[in-house]
Amino acid sequence: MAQRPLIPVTSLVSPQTAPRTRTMPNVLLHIIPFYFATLTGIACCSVDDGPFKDKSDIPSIAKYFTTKGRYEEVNPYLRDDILAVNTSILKPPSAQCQQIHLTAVIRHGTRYPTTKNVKKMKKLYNIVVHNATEDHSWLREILTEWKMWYTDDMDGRLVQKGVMDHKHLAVRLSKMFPTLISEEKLRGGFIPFISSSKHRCVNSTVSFIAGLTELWGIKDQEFDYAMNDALMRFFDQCTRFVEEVEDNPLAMTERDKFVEGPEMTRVQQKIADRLGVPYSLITSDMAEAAFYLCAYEFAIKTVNSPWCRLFDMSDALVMEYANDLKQFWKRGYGYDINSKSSCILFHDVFSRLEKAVSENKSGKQVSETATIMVGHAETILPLITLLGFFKDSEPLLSTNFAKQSQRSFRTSRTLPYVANLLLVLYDCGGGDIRLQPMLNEKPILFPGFSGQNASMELYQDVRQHYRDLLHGCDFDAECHMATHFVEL
Ligand SMILES: O=P(O)(O)O[C@H]1[C@H](OP(=O)(O)O)[C@@H](OP(=O)(O)O)[C@H](O)[C@@H](O)[C@H]1OP(=O)(O)O
Repeated sequence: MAQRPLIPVTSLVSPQTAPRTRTMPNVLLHIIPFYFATLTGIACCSVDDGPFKDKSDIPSIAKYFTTKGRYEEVNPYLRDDILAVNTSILKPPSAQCQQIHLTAVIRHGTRYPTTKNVKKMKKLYNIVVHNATEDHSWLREILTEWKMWYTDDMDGRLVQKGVMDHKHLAVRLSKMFPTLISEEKLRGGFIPFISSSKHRCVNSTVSFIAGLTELWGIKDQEFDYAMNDALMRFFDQCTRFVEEVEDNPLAMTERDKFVEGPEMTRVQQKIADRLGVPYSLITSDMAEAAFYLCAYEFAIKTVNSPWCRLFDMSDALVMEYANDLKQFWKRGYGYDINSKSSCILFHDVFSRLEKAVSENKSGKQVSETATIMVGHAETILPLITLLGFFKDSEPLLSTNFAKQSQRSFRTSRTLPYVANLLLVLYDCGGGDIRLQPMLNEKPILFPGFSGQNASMELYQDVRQHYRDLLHGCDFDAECHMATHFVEL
């Protein structure tokens, strides 16, 4: 593997010029957004990682931001110490157990809104500026102090907070798994990095690597990563998913019906009342735009912006459910093809586990001690769905919002920025190999397992549990159109 020059993290890669394989980027093109914003005093990219002065800094609705949420809201202890690690949560059955390999599938870090949402946010801002009649301090702040700073070309790019998200995760994982993620293993090429080709994922991968090189002061060696969309953007290449879900307007019927339903209409009316504008101006899209303005201002700039005052807790629960309906029907249990499209990643992950187990068994050095794979929410959610995690007895429908308040399928808790699924292998001696699943640095139970083994199951039992997928789940067969005629 060719060694590459150390990449300064702030020099992020643009989508257009992202080379297939890594060469020194034309930094200027991409650091401008960072520094321009800072120079003009809009601290868009400089994040205050420090502990919050007090709770009012955190929007009371921050824990309902779904896939637009901060990682720290899922792990609140990180608000006070962003590098905190609690190794005691790992309970291998005996002290003999040695970590031998981990595969990590990680979502990119905090990002700007996509162009689609910037347009909606701008439309809402214009509606408020030209129509609001109510007199509240927070509304005066929007009308007199707050400026629309989001631009169309932000296009979901990684922001500085996203760079820090991955740098910090890299350091925490090296503390949690010191024999798997170490300077010696990194320098020795035992830690491969794989990324989706999307700019926010490439830059997250670069940031993760930098988190390690800066931790160990490595200045004399460069580290490579591979871009692999077949693995990290399988959803683009699964024809059946694209035709039956992605490009099929009927596929999101439950979400579309919910955002036209009574719960959302009530939220829209409450927002219109708070602004003092006609109900007709606040559509469900404008309600979503307001919610996203609150979420992005908090995720990117760590501020509790006046836009958050447009929602109370009950409103936020409705907004959360609307996005969870999208995630459920587009990437989760809604349609079988959503999860079956991740078969290629499932097999890749289990083949890496199997390779490590057989190398370890034959006394050979495990060639990949840690495999770091960086993708999207739509990379991780289909995979954890295929594995059967967070499956409720009832599907998420436009008509059962009230019954879904205790659902486990809740992306605010499972899929924030830098969300990560880890599969960690342990050798406990005498051929006793264990597999520990972790989500967002917390051990979870494999579905269907009781946890009597303190959640660290026997590797062979896990393979037995997924035997149908391991012997089936053929990406080409699942994604090929001709063989499937499904009534939607
Ligand atoms: O609502 P937006 O445009 O932000 O949706 C994005 C996806 O963001 P998410 O729904 O996950 O919050 C984005 O996924 P990400 O993990 O990369 O952030 C996805 O790549 C992008 O195409 C948009 O998804 P959509 O399904 O096309 O709306």
